[in-house]
Amino acid sequence: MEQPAAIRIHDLVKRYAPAGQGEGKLALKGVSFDVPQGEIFGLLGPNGAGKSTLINILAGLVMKTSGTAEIWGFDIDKDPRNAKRAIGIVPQEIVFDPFFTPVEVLDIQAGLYGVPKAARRSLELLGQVHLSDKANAYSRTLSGGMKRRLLIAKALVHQPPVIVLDEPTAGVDVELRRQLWELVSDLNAQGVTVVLTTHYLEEAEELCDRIAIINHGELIANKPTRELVEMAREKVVVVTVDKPAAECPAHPAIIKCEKTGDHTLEITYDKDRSNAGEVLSLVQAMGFGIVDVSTREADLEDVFVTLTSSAAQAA
Ligand SMILES: Nc1ncnc2c1ncn2[C@@H]1O[C@H](COP(=O)(O)OP(=O)(O)OP(=O)(O)O)[C@@H](O)[C@H]1O
Repeated sequence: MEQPAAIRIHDLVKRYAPAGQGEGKLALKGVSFDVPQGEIFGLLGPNGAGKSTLINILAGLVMKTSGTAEIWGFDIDKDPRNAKRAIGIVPQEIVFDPFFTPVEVLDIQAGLYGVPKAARRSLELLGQVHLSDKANAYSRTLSGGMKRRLLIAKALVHQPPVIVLDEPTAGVDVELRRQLWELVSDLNAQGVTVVLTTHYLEEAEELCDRIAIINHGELIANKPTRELVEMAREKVVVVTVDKPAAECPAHPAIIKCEKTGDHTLEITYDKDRSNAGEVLSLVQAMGFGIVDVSTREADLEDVFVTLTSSAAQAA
């Protein structure tokens, strides 16, 4: 039998329509996608694209206008209890009472989910997020990074098969970001399906098996990360030549050529139609000697910019 998706969203529409203020804001315009079980799935999009709206619908915090959503096979309308039990949400903002200790925060959350005392794993969870030694400290004394890890533990108290992290590393320093990435990878290795939203393309490229991009409430890409990165057909070669570079070589595969210094040309070419060797031969054929060369592959950022700007042009 085919495995159900961890999350299945079909034709999801959300219109925020404040009373008496006309048509309101169409934040999701019929979004459909599946999050396969066992993956780390990245949801990317510029500010205001609709990511939080989508997550809040899954969390039961925002009412959708139309469409369907299932979590671990449970429809959020027909079976909201089971749908809710199948998902753990790690919000962007840090929300817990500063006067409770981490172990109390987790015990209370377990109580809210009806986890019987004997089945509570608060200390084990604190170990998982490397907070064992802070189990009995006041939450307000934790560092920002520790608080974020506690939020992740809190989302796991009912052992959901799916966890959603909304901008888990927004505003945190590089080292802490790495720690959080490791934690997310460990959870995934233990079988938890992870959905995360992020502004950091590097984060998505590093962590995610698959990436969906939403822009102005519409899904504009949903592909394995590798395929998405491969969509970047452009490659750049930066050539330093032995005399002032006055002109650029001409070739159908050359997309762009810029003089970036007296002796430097930055040549962008289509890697499906040419290669660095051919580009360099063209430069030599113009009478230049080559002093230095470096190349750069397009990355997810280039793809993201291309996709979101072409979607903006089409709109
Ligand atoms: N409660 C609300 N009432 C009216 N409009 C809203 C409400 N919440 C969000 N919106 C609008 O819906 C659109 C999508 O917002 P949303 O917060 O889902 O985007 P986002 O992709 O999560 O952005 P960000 O990365 O900034 O959090 C935006 O234009 C936003 O202004």
